[in-house]
Amino acid sequence: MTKTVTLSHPTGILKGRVQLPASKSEANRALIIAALAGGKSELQNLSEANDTQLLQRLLNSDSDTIDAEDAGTVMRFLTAYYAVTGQQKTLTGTDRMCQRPIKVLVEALQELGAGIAYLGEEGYPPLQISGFKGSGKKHLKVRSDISSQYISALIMVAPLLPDGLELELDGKISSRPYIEMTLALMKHFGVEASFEGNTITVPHQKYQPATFAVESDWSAASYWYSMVALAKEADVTLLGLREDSHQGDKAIVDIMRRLGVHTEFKQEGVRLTKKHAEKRVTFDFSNCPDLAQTIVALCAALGIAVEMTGLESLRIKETDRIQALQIEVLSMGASLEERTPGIFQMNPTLLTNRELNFRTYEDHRMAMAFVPIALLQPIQIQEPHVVRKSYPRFWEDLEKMGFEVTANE
Ligand SMILES: O=C(O)C1=C[C@@H](OP(=O)(O)O)[C@@H](O)[C@H](O)C1
Ligand SMILES: C=C(OP(=O)(O)O)C(=O)O
Repeated sequence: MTKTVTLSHPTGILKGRVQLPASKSEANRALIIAALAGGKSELQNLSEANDTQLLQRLLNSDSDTIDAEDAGTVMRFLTAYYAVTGQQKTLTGTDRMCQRPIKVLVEALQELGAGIAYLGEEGYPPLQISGFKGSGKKHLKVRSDISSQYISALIMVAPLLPDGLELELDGKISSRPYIEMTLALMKHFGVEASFEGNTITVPHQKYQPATFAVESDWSAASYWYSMVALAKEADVTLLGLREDSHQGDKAIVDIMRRLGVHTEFKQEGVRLTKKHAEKRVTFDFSNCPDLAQTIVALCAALGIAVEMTGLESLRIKETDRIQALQIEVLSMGASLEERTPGIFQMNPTLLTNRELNFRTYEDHRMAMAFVPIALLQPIQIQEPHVVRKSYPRFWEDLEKMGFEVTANE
């Protein structure tokens, strides 16, 4: 397999239309809910992302051992799905997945009556799931400051519980838009729930099969926004994005308004053009953690100082993203420091034709976030296959937009 790609863009001018991949977050909720609904739902524009293809395969698998690979939503959503539907499964994943915590979800499901045991270290996959004997409990309090995926997993299966579920969220609610996306999809499949204060209430109900069309992925869009910000000239249309999106990463529109990209919503998607960028910016990524890497890499390249909060969850994703970013921006001569707990400062540098060869840490977003820098100078990206998790056609789309992508063996 190719170990690195060399990337450059001969003109620095970006013009054209990009067909983005579909959102893996929406697709994976739709797949779980359609499975719980039974009957025949029609899911349109399912993502070609590995995370989605994998979940689709696993939901049709009768194997006793299920490998969620490196897909957080697959691991968390299937844990709740198998537990509450009373299936006996061994659920595992990559080495990294077995370092990503799952205790909050497992303890909540155990309280509801699920049989779940840890096969390795307590609090982490792999898990042995072995049946469900309802505990009659309907009120649960769960921590909401680690991962919203635990909350999404619980509320998606909640309509099946005999008395439904009242879920009290304890602490800061991180990645909140993903919880709201889950509620919106549940509603689309006929289930009513409420989210008032810090409590989500889901009565016992039946999902109804439905037709659902997955929107293009706003997280994937962020890399194109970053390219527009760095291009000499740009007029790029990203197809299939909507102004009334369920995806919290639509926040990229407001973030990039400050970093030099104007967005115009059109029938077919968004049209991006260049505008003036600010010189110092502050962002809170609590609601959109997957955008942080895009912004750090862009600001490092643009020479914009950025102060950031809401990065806590980055340490437990595909890699420790804070550490990975610190190493990679340092290779550009920039620095990323936690000045006081929770507050990060990125001090940029002006690129002076250093040789840039970015490591990707088995993390699709580490690859895609640094690619836009190729508009300024040739760069190398290691382990380019990592993009398959969310955006398998990324390299082809770059070529269509005038990048030279050369694979090095
Ligand atoms: O529910 C989802 O689809 C996701 C929730 C977020 O995770 P956390 O809730 O762990 O921050 C996000 O980072 C991830 O890419 C997808
Ligand atoms: C964190 C991510 O995914 P997951 O948690 O679903 O593995 C991501 O896609 O950036």
